[in-house]
Amino acid sequence: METSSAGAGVARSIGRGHLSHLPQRPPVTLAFHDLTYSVHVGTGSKIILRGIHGEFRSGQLTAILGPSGAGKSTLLNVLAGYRVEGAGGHVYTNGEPRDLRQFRKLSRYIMQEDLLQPYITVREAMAIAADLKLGAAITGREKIVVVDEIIQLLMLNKAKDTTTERLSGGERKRLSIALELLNNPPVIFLDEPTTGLDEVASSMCVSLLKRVARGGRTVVCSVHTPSARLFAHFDHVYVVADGRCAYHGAAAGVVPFLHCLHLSCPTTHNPADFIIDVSCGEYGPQADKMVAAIENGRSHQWRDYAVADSSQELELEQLNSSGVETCNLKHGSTSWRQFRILLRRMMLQTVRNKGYIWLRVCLHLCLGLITGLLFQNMGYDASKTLFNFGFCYACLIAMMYIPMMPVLLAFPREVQLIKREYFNRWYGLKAYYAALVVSRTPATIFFSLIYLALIYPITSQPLELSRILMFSTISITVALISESMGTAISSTLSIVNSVFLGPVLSVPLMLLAVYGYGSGDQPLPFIWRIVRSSSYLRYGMEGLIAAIYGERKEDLVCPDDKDYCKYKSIVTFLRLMGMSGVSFWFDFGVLVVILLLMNFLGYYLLRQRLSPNYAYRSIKIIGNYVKTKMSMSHQ
Ligand SMILES: Nc1ncnc2c1ncn2[C@@H]1O[C@H](COP(=O)(O)OP(=O)(O)OP(=O)(O)O)[C@@H](O)[C@H]1O
Repeated sequence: METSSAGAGVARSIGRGHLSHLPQRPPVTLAFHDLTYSVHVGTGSKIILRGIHGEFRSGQLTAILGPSGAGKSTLLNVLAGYRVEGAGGHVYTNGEPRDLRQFRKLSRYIMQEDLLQPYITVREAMAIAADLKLGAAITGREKIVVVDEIIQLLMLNKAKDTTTERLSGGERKRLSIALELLNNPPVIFLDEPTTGLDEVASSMCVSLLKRVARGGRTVVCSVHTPSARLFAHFDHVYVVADGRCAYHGAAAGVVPFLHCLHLSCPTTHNPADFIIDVSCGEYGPQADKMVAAIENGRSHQWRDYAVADSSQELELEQLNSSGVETCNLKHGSTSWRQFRILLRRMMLQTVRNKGYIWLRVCLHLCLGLITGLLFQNMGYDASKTLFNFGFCYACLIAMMYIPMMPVLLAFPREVQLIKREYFNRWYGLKAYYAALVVSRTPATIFFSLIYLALIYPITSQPLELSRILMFSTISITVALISESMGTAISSTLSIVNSVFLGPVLSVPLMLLAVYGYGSGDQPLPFIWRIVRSSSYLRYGMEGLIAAIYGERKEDLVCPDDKDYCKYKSIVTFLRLMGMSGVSFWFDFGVLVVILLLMNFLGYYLLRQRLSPNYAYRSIKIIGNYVKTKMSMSHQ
């Protein structure tokens, strides 16, 4: 009872917020006819949505209800344009056939997982989103007002200086909504916005959504078993049962609708629970009757069953005035501006993640010391020339694994985050990717230098500035390529698969890097030379050898206790290894080209992950088919 009144209080206070500076948007009513959705399962297909009809109006808060697995999220995904492959039927916006590209610019989809950028505060997250979404359309001062108003409206005032990872579940949800409200989208989809929230927080969330809808927006959310009080908040309820529409109309119409079908909802029962129980067969096979009575969503009989009371109507706030211009719904800011804002956000996140910075510093120091001590003073020792060759190889392996592994672990999660922001049109992918590459390069260079600063002098490599620079340049370029390779791998795969594939792919690269050395002047067969040249570590290896031995005429020092040092002459050593012709500039040039190609590959794969083209989709379908075949043959 107490909870209930607290919730009501919260709900009332939400209605007082005021939004004055949001850009004007046209109201959009969304209708769908004969909507179907099916997926390929094994050799057949599974139908999830079965020719349903419906209409979601502007100014109304719609709840999609139904038993688990009925198809609520699928309906939301198809309507939002998040799932396109396998969907059929007709969708209309304001009575016109929907142009999906245009619609995506008008709508926002708030997914169930509240994925938020870490290490920034609520206010910073809002300010960055405002910069990205509102661009130069309004002044900085107006942006501050917009941000403050939305923070106020969503009751995030107390948490505005809290970093996102410290927010409570309800605050995270409200921040997710706030971020998407910034450019006043006419259509908002939310997948289970109340899941994980208690009664008060759920009430606050739904009241807020109602307020948002009252501003002239079309707000559609899927909800899991709402309480009776929460249920009453919805203007429109759409019940899905086994991919069909079992009811659509006013929340107040649910009980009379069921009564017409001779199903009486007990007075103590929550109508939402009751209709879900009925539609999932708890009261016998009633779902077919419900679908027939509502004509699979075609009937609008219960739509205006109870007129909203006048006090609520007074709350209507015409944020979306009629006669709004056909607004330019491209990205809010230019690509250059997006790049700058994203770069600032990424840099801020990098420097705030202090624990991770210290961990990387310590890791590089430890590994640098270990490698240095293992190969101590071997740089000039003629009896250890081969070991020094091994030192270069060890250095390359460190430069490959250390930058790649963190990316394999962290980037798949980042992709989930980008998915939400990219789908909701915060920025373009080119700006994002460029900012990503630019933001992490200084850190990679810094950490690599820590490692190199230890190993180079401890192993007594030639202390000539040009050689130090060459050695560092090659090592850092290899580190940057490895990082980009990690990004390319993890942009399409899950964490588990990325962490598996990254090291597995590295093994042939490592083997090819040294394959054929020691064969003297005898050239390898052509095919092997081609295969060998596919490993960027090969060029790294040659580059490092060129840095420390290239154009060095003097001999190495044979220790007094040794009678004979086979590899005393550097020229002879290089000839025996088959590396007489190595050129630093050639290897460096090839590494730079590989770095650029690897970044293009990463960008391309990420783009395909976020908006796959036809070829990529076909590959995926074939892959899934092969996977299903393989799992069937194992059974
Ligand atoms: N890609 C897919 N492959 C196979 N089956 C799928 C796929 N996507 C959805 N389904 C199935 O479609 C049905 C509807 O899924 P959906 O996620 O829309 O249900 P829901 O009503 O949102 O359920 P819940 O309330 O439990 O989240 C489920 O049975 C689900 O297993």
